[in-house]
Amino acid sequence: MLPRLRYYLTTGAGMEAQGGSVGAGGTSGGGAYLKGKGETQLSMDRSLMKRKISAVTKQLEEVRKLRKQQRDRHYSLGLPVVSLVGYTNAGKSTLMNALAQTVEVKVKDRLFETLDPTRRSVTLPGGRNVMLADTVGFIQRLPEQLVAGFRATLEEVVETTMILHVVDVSSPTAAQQIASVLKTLKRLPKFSPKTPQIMVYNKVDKLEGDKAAELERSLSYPDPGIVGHVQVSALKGIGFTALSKAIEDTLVSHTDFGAASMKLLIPYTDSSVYAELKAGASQVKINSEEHTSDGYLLEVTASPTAERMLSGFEVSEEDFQLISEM
Ligand SMILES: Nc1nc2c(ncn2[C@@H]2O[C@H](COP(=O)(O)OP(=O)(O)OP(=O)(O)O)[C@@H](O)[C@H]2O)c(=O)[nH]1
Ligand SMILES: [Mg+2]
Repeated sequence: MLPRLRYYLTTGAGMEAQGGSVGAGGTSGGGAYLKGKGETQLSMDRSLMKRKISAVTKQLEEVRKLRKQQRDRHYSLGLPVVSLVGYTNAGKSTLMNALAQTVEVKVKDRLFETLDPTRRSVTLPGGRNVMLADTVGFIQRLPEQLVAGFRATLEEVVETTMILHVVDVSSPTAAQQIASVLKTLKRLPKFSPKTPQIMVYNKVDKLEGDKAAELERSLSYPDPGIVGHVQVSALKGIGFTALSKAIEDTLVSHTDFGAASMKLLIPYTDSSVYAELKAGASQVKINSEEHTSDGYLLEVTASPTAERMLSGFEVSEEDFQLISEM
């Protein structure tokens, strides 16, 4: 349904540029030269346009309702939602399909896929399940009448756990596209600028030599939400491991989503483990620490992988209290 909507949106943009105030009451309002055959044609165009706009608005409302229901269900499944946003043609849908193919898609989630192909549950290599959500590509100069409805489809971005901001780095206007997307995101009511955002520089297969590195430097944005960047090619499957890792790391270090809380006692004989955690192992966040006579007593938030690795140092709540009071 979304590509069709976009077709309407783009058509709308074109019509507006040619015709003026589409949907502003339908009066022809033109000069004398519009009288006669031309006027009939123009008012027909306008009435067609009005019908299209009302059809699109209705469809957007339906999408919004369906999404809301699905969001509620997804949240009850307890999955973090990772939204792919970006300018139109950036490669969001290609990336989402490619990611979903390389990882196992759980059978119980197939129902959602039938309902909405723009949502996929995937298991990342680190063992974490996330819900990927595709969104409609951003377009500049959207007709005013459609902006509200268009934003409605982005509503889920407001409630997203994190954002993958997909960029077509082979486009000569990549920088403007990024700026435009960041601006649109900021304008969404209730959107938190702190929502962690990974810049995904896509289509690197189209760049030659070290152009990618050069580009990356020129495209750095001082946006508070941006926590990292990864270069990928959705088409050729380049950079997926780094991307998955970036998603997992971000979920652990920038959100509270699904990360396990653990109490650890690391003996001084294993201080290299402690040193590693202190060095900022991105899959573990130290929430509190105490240097006791038995070792380092820590309360941490850990990713599923880190949780498995650290399980040998785990202590019960009771022991934690006891050691802490000694
Ligand atoms: N060379 C190359 N082409 C790509 C890559 N990723 C996507 N494309 C192409 O870019 C075009 C747009 O890809 P889509 O995935 O439809 O882009 P999108 O961001 O979903 O676009 P909208 O839905 O319009 O917002 C398609 O022709 C893709 O085949 C890539 O990594 N390399
Ligand atoms: Mg798409």
